[in-house]
Amino acid sequence: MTLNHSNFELLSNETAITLAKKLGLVKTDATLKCREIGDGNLNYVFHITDTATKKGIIIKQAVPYAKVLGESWPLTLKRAAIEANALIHFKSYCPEFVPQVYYSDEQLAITIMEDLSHLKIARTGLIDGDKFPLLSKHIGEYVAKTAFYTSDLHLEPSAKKEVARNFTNPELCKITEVFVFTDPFFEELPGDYEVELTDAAKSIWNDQEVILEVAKLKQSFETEQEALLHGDLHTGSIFASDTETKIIDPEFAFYGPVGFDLGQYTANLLFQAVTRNPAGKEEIFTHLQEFWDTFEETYTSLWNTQNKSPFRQVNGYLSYVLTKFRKDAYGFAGCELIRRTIGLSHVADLNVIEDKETRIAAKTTTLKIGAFLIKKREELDVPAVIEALKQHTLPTYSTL
Ligand SMILES: Nc1ncnc2c1ncn2[C@@H]1O[C@H](COP(=O)(O)OP(=O)(O)O)[C@@H](O)[C@H]1O
Ligand SMILES: CSC[C@H]1O[C@H](OP(=O)(O)O)[C@H](O)[C@@H]1O
Repeated sequence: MTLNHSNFELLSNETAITLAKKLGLVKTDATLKCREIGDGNLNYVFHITDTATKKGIIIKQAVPYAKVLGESWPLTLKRAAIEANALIHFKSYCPEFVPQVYYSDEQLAITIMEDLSHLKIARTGLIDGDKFPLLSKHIGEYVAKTAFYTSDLHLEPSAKKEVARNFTNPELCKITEVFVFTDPFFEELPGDYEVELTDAAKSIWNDQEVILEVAKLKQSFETEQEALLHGDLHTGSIFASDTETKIIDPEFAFYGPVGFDLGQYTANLLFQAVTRNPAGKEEIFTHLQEFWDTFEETYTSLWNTQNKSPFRQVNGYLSYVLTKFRKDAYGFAGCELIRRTIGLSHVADLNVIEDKETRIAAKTTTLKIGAFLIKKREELDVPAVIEALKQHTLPTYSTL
């Protein structure tokens, strides 16, 4: 369906409050404050709070272009409906890990949802040294459940295809195809890196083995329809505390290879593993192990109890599936490490390092680890990745 942009109007703090009142989501006689708090690349986020009760709601609004790139990169407003539908879908499988959607409007491109301001964005928390003891177990459980319940193992194949049709998301997938899988791997295509990283970047561009493996990974992203993915599962898309975890921002949701969600989260933990001092690294290694253990345990348990495939008990089938997820995941993680280092969309984990020499050393490491994961993905597990990280990391650390 094509959306009619003539009905679209970007909210202001004032019109956001008016809308919330009109929808009965806040008391009409309350004293309300509204602030635009969006710090992501694509959308606006309005935070409305009742000054007496301190209770809040969030209104997220898409604009007909990518906010960070401006009107030169038109982008479908349909992403707001995809996000709202994905939140509702994922919440049905993992209620504890997904915010409540109160209202959505496809023409206005808005999603009104639960205010999670009592939590902290996981990326910010990890940079600050927060421990988030349950975070990676929760994410492992979330990925296992969403991957299993939306796959052909649980849904009737025709029902799955219908869901997949509703989550066809070509424009957002294109962003990933360009920003994650293409531009960072060719010298002549757009990129963003410090001049001191040129040699390290060239060693990626000139490594034909890396380029061939990235071509295969991109093909897998473009063609496989294993499960409904979040599609952008980095630590900036996760709210956390010591006890709670909520996954937000699934506007990139589509049917794709499960390893993509696994790999995005893995890579974003690895940014921390690279930049931290030895004690801090150990905390991240624990996160990595807990993430993968919980994912595999939860997926295995779902397989054993709820798998509708007639092949479910065939010896070696589960192990084949888990091994495929793992190989894909490390390859995708490698692409994410490289694109966040020399591509157009960076991560604070690396960019907050003030000392230039330390920052360049950290970025050189993420490029090397990225290439390593892409090339060696068939042979890896968490201990092997930790070992590689210890060998490749240059001995300079951020202040943590
Ligand atoms: N439900 C929420 N509760 C509180 N803050 C939120 C919520 N959703 C988004 N935010 C804030 O808005 C920021 C941007 O949201 P996000 O969904 O990541 O936007 P984008 O799609 O532009 O990346 C988040 O980093 C967070 O600070
Ligand atoms: C021009 S979009 C680049 C980048 O931004 C998205 O992240 P987010 O919406 O969470 O800020 C996504 O990772 C895209 O690849």
